[in-house]
Amino acid sequence: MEISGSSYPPQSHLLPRLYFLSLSLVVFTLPVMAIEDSSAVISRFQQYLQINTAQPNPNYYEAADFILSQAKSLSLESQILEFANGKPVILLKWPGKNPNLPSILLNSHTDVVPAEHHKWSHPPFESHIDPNTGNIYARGSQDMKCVGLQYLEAIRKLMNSGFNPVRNIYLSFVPDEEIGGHDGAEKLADSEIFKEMNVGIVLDEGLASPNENYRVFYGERCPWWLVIKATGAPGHGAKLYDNTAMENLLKSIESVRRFRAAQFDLVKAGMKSEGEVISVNMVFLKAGTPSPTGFVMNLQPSEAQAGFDIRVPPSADPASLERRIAEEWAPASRNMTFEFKQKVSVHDKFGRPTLTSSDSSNPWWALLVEAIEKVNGKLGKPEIFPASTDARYFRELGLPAIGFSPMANTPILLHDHNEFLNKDEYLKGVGIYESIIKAYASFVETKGSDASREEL
Ligand code: MET
Ligand SMILES: [Zn+2]
Ligand SMILES: [Zn+2]
Repeated sequence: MEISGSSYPPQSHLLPRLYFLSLSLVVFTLPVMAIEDSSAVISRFQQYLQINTAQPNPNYYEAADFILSQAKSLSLESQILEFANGKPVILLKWPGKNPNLPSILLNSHTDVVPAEHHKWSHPPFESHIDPNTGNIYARGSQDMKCVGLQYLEAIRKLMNSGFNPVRNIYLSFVPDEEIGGHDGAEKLADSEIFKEMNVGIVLDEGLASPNENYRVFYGERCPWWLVIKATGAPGHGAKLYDNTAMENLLKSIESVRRFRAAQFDLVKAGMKSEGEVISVNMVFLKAGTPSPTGFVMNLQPSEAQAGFDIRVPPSADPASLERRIAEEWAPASRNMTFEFKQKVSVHDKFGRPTLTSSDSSNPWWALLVEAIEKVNGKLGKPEIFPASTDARYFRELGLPAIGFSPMANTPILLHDHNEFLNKDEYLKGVGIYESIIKAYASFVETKGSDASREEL
C-alpha cells in the first residue's frame, strides 16, 4: 500500500467579523452574504457532481483532487491511501483536543452507478439546476456525493463559528462501493491505519424520504448475488422432450418467483417493511446459440443460466435459504449448479446479527436523534437498509454505524434515471450535519453509557 499526500496544520480560523460596521450596513450585508454563501455551497456540490466517477471506469483521481482542494481550504489534515492501484481512499482529519477519545468517522463513497445518458432529461454529469424548482439533476446527487460534501460544508460552518472538536473527526472518501467495496471500505476497515484511528462511531449513507421524516438505518440486508446454471440435452427446435436446459432453468425460475411473491405479499400487506423480507430479483438471463442475425431458432441449447440479486435481512436464517437454493432453485437432480458472485454473511465477527443498537445502550444513537430534532428535523423509525452500504464493513468489526442521508420530501431516485436533489434540501442537510457533528464532537463519555457534554 502506498501512502502519499500532504498534511496541513490544523487551525480554526474565524471569518473576519463585522464588529465595526454600522447596524444598517449589517442589516443590509447579512442577507447578501447568506445568498452568496449558499450559492458557493451549491456550486461546490455541482463541481463534485460533474466529475464522472461512474463505474466501471470512475475518474477517481479527479475526484481525489477536488476533495483534497476542499480539505486544503479547510486546513484539514489529508492523506491518500491506495490499498489497490488506481483506487484512492482519501482520508481527512480534523484533530480533536483529546485525541485519546474514540474518534468519529464520516464515510462516503466517491463512485456512482452508470447512467443511460439518453434517457435522462438533463445529462447526468452536467449537474443542471432547474431554475423553477431548484432540483439539481446528476448521477450521485442522492447516492452519495451529497453526503460527502455535506460533511465538509458542515465542518466549514463549524470552523467558521469557532467550534473546536473534543475528539478526532475523520472523513473517508472511498472507491468502489457500488461494486462491493472490496478495494475501498473493506480494505480500509481491515487496515492498521484504521486501528490507529480508534473509531468509536461511523456515519454512512441512508436513503431519501418522500415524506417529511428523515430515514435512519441501524442495519442492512446482505447481498447474495446468485448465478444458477442449467444443462440439458440439446436437440431440434421442433421436438418436445424432457430435460432441456431451458425447461430445467424455467422450473427454477418459477420456484424463485413463487418465493418472491410470498415475500413481497408480506410487504404489501403491511406485515413487514422492505428491509425485513428476503428480496430476490432476476437480473439476467443467458441462453441460446448466437447467429449473425440474432439467435439460431431451431436449436434447443444445452446450457442456460440466470442471475439473481438476493438481499437477506440480518434476522433471516441463512441456512434455510441455502437449503432452498440447493434443493429447489438449483438442484443437482435437475442438472443444475450454482455459484455466488457475492455472499455477505448476516453475522458479524462475533457471530451476532450485524446490527447497530438503536436504544439507550448506544449513546451515539440518542445523540443523533437529539441533534436532528434540535434543528427541527423529523425522524422516522429506525429501519433496516434494503440494499447494501459500506457500513457493513464497520459493523462487522463490532463498531456502531448509522446509515443516514438527510433528504426529506425527496423521491427515492438512487440508481434511477433523472436522479436529483433539491438545492434547499441539500442546504438543509448541511445544517443537520452541522448539528450532528457538533453533538458528536462535543460528547465526552464518562463511564459506560453515562454521558456528559464538555462545555466549549
Ligand atoms: N450499494 C450497492 C447495492 O446495494 C452495491 C453493493 S455491493 C454488494 O447494490
Ligand atoms: Zn451509495
Ligand atoms: Zn448505490
